Amino acid sequence: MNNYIAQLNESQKEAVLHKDGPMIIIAGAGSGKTRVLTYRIAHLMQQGVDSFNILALTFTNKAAREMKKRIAEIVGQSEAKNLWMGTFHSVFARILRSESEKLGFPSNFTIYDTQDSVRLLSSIIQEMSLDKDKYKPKQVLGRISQYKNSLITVKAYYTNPELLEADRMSGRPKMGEIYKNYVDRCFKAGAMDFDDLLLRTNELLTRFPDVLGKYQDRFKYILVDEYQDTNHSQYLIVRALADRFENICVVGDDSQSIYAFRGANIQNILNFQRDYKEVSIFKLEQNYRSSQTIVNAANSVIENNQSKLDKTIWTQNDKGDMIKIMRTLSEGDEGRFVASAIFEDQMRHQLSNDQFAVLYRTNAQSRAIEDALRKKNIDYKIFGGLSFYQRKEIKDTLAYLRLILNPNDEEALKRVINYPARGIGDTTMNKLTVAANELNKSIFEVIENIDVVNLQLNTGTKNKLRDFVLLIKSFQAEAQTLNAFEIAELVLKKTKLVRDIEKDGTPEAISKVENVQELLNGIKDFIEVQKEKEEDDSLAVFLIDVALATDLDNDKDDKPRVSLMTIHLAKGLEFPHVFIVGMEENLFPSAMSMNTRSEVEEERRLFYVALTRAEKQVYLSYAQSRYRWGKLVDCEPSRFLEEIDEQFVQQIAPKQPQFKQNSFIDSDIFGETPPETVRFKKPIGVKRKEAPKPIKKASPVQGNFKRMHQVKMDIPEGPFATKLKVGNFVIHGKFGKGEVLAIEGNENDQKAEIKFENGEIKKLLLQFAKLKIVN
Ligand SMILES: Nc1ncnc2c1ncn2[C@@H]1O[C@H](COP(=O)(O)OP(=O)(O)OP(=O)(O)O)[C@@H](O)[C@H]1O
Ligand SMILES: [Mg+2]
Repeated sequence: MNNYIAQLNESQKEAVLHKDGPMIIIAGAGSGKTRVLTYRIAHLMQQGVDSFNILALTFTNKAAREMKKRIAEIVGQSEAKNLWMGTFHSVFARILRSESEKLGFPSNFTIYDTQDSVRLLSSIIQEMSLDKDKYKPKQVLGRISQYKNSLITVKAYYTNPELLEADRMSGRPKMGEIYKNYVDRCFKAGAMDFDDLLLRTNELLTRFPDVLGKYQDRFKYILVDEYQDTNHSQYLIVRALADRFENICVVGDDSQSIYAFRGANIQNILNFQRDYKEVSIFKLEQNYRSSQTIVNAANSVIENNQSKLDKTIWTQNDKGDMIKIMRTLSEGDEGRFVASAIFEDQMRHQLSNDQFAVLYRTNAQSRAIEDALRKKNIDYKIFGGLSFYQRKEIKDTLAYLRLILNPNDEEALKRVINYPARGIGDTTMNKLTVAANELNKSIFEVIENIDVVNLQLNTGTKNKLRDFVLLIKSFQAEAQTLNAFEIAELVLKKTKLVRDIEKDGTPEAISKVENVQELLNGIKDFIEVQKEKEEDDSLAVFLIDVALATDLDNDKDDKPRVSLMTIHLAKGLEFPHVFIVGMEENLFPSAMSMNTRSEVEEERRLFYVALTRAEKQVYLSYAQSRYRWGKLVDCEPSRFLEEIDEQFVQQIAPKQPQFKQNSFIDSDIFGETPPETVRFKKPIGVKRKEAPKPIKKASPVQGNFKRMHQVKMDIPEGPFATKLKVGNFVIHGKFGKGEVLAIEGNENDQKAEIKFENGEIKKLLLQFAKLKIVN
């Protein structure tokens, strides 16, 4: 044990030592919120609280692991063992595993990841013969996710005229039916999607008071990190669980709330003081992470937000280097700039790759950065791409494992019933799906009864189906005695899956086989770790972990690498040197989020998060032109660049003023002393409208629904007007709101056929129509 209290300042100490009762710590970035939470847990344990009675909810699995490690260092490994720590999803997935039968789900329920959900929705939309352009599976899933996170069940949906109207207006009158089918199909398949993990937990705690009582008793102390990004569903779970003892400690920063688009509700912070009578409020103001320059620059940016709580951060750290702003010609140049700057910094200061992070607004931006880093042989790791577990060969293998535990898992079955090929084609699958829907059985159950269900299949097909069921059943029998690793090995051998991959003979095939091998290693690792921790090492637990794993969790590789990720993913993390790329209007702030003040404020908070990840140095870059939507567009520097107080920034320029595209000279990006120290200037002649205030204040619960069909006025013209697509909703000055049914003609005489709210259909010449897109 070490003297951890000595590692805290006075305000932090107060929060850590505070007695029982509800408490909230609201503080700016890098002020030690996460440290306080961690030490508070250690302290509680030292005061005799049983680790079994503590629940800590973090934003990532990785954060939970790090916290647990730190606590173990203070109180000892065996003491820390029983702590419940993890993300909302992982903690409640585990609870549901022991309670799901009460809700009619098998205990080995499957967790559908986004890919599974999208596939299921695709088939439902197809079975309902709906237009896939109107009902885009991903968008439909997003909408369902919003319902679920606001606790709107299918029944509640149908009794909510506002929602019905909103979906009707947005041209998706069948949303309710899709939602119902989706929920039914998941239920029949014994599957929960990500949002169900929260929704069903809420259901469990509401419908079964004894279960609620059990967990209320168990979790005498509840602590939540990044509270500003909890959604309504999460909020209710925490509230219910904390209701008995009210020993709830939440930490957050309203200035870092960046998930409103996914239903997070900044109100939860404000409500906290309303929900609990005697709340102790703590503020931390000293930042330990960043240089003075970075802290002050971040403060100057967030100043521009109207809606924020009153708090500041300051630091005793060194003044540090100025924030450097770099203008580049194109995204290619931007990539080269980043790679060269990293290279130079490394040469000058002997820094390793892992001291650097490149942050961007959208995943697509990584490509140019990756290309440039590869050219310079700088190792990097990209977070947020296709995670290991989402690769096809891995998903195929996992699908077999999922079926062993839960043969009703429809998505897993569809994935592998004919892979490797066994002659079970689409026609057969369609017949099976229809029969399953009619009989209200799973596809697997239909196949099990293939002799009694009259499906008009020939004997050959029936035999193939029977063989498949037998194969899965034989695995199930073996699973009684084999562990997760052995069963996975057996599956690979019997299904000849690896052989099927190898058949291809390409280099990709080799890497796919390696991936499958890596999966086996992963399972082996998992078993060992669980054994060591004396925790459940069953296949079921492995599959829960896998379903909820993100590639942020997967940092086994010990080679130091530059981290590449979106700003959203970087929340809570820190790096000595941070590049924030793509500082351009319509990219950051995003074109999708510039229509209301609250949207721009969320983008600004995102920028605040980005800046405050850095310890020593921030580089900001923007390109003068960039390929977007397949077209080269001129870019305007981001408004956020101007918002940084000028005393903290320095524009750096390439040494060769006239360098051409693709002729970038690596070692000469900027000299020892930057060529000039100038205030970033907005290009002359560019005018920008400040986003107006939202028209209507959204209610906390249904904020997002309102937002979806809320009229957004004053959208700047430009890429919007030319990007008009069929299915878009638009506002016309005279005719009001309408939906684009068709677009014809090109360039100057392009016309759109629009159906307006009053039922009239009009054909308008786009050049003059002054339409504003609203979705
Ligand atoms: N009293 C302290 N003395 C020294 N270092 C500290 C102290 N408090 C926090 N730190 C360090 O400062 C950094 C930021 O702390 P931490 O991550 O806990 O802040 P945070 O408020 O959670 O930040 P964020 O808002 O980004 O989540 C960490 O490296 C942490 O170890
Ligand atoms: Mg933190």
